[in-house]
Amino acid sequence: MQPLIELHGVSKSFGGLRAVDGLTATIRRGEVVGLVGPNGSGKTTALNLITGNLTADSGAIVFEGRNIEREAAHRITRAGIARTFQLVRVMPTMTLAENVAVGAMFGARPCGPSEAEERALPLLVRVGLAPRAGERAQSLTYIDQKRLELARALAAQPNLLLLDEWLAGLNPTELKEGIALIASLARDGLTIVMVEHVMDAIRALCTRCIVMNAGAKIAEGTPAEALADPGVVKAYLGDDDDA
Ligand SMILES: Nc1ncnc2c1ncn2[C@@H]1O[C@H](COP(=O)(O)OP(=O)(O)OP(=O)(O)O)[C@@H](O)[C@H]1O
Repeated sequence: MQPLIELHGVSKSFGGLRAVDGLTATIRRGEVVGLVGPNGSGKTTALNLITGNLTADSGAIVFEGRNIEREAAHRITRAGIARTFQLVRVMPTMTLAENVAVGAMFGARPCGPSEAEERALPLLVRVGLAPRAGERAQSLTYIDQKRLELARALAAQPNLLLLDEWLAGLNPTELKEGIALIASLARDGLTIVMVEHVMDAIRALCTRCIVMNAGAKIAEGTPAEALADPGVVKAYLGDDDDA
């Protein structure tokens, strides 16, 4: 499989804190990769560097053969990378259909508002929100706002979808539905990187897993391999000497 995106020695500091520390990783087309690690290990910062929400201090990010580490976020979206946020960011006073249409208007195949709303409807069906297409986003529960955000990301017609704890906070039934939805996107051939603490979801969905700790990659492999790595177990649990 060809690389879709490559990170080469990417670093980002906040004051004295090295949030991402020389991260090197390759994501190939069609993979579903889990980006995992303890709280504060740099996962969201890594996503923010890929999407241009933050700019790396050093290192290179190559998407479909093109360097994007200095590109503005809107250009990266247009290049084919879409995301959801850990803390959802829907437009509360706009309808669900309008929220999703915005994704289509500013995505990889931009279009006008009426075509964008047409493109929005099948995506609302896909995430189970079609009956509420005309309601304002502010009327949704938090979980449904997450679904809406996913539909908006898909409306951008990305080649790479980044999910930041999209499954967090779901009840067992919702989790099952959420996993099935991500699996169906993967079956369609979408390349997905998911930051996730729900390890059952990582095991169910991911072909590969990258584990971060203190800003650096500490393990990589199938979920079974990576999560059993002694360094990973230690990063999550601490070792006896820390007690
Ligand atoms: N804008 C910022 N300004 C200052 N420090 C930040 C900023 N964003 C993140 N950090 C710090 O960088 C480190 C990495 O944060 P990040 O959110 O990337 O971790 P994470 O692995 O996604 O954590 P979690 O699993 O809890 O979401 C943390 O110590 C965090 O406090």
